[in-house]
Amino acid sequence: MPKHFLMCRPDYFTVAYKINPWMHPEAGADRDVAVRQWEGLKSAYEELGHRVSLIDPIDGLPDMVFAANGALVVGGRVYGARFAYPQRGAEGPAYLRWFAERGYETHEARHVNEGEGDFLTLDEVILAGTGFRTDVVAHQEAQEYLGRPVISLSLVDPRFYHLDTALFALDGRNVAYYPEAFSAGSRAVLRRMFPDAVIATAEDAEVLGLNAVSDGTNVVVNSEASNLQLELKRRRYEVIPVELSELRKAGGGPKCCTLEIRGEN
Ligand SMILES: CN(C)C(=N)NCCC[C@H](N)C(=O)O
Repeated sequence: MPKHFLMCRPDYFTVAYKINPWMHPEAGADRDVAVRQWEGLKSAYEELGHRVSLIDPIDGLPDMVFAANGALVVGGRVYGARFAYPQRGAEGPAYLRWFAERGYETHEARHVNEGEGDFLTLDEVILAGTGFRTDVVAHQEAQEYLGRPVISLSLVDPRFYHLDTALFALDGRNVAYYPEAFSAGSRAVLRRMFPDAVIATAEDAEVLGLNAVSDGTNVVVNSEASNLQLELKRRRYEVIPVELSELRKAGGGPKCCTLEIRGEN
């Protein structure tokens, strides 16, 4: 099934502030390289037959390229993001406006949440991260608005500040994850829910290998995550490695650049 993704070209990308441990403003980042790498990701989706829509980037919002944080869209309903840090605050309304202008039903969130960065949608449930960005109360708010059960998971390592830095959906029923990013209780929940999960190594997690996008057959993954790629191939997934090293300087990977639009309006 082709998917529909929303992406934002990194025309204003830079590392201008530090709101996660990956960001080193003094080291800078090369915008041209970032754009080239991002184009490679977009092409990979299009070659797989997925549809990509674009939102215009806004000058002064260097992290807007990380579209996954802009909202959570399930069944054509859009639960808007409310960012934890003021540096990204204007992104939430910009993404919500994009959807409203296209006729989607939208909900302005009352609680801090960073969209698909912390909400991952499976067939029957939505997995939701908390600990660094998204307020656990937002899990309840999203559940009420979207009418899907939301399972809260606690993140404990600041390098893995969003759920999608530590876990991705292989399909609607199974996931890959890095256990050490989660509290003991959340690890037990994950073990119980996903006995057949792919367990990632520290090496894979440290190159944001878990920040991957799967359509159930093909997995678009950071090229440096070599153990993970081997395991995915062993399980008969088609692996599509992409190079996004420049965007990683802001703490993002393929999934961060990709907001899935589930269900059309
Ligand atoms: C995994 N996803 C969506 C992300 N992790 N997003 C990247 C956000 C990076 C940004 N500098 C920030 O710290 O918010």
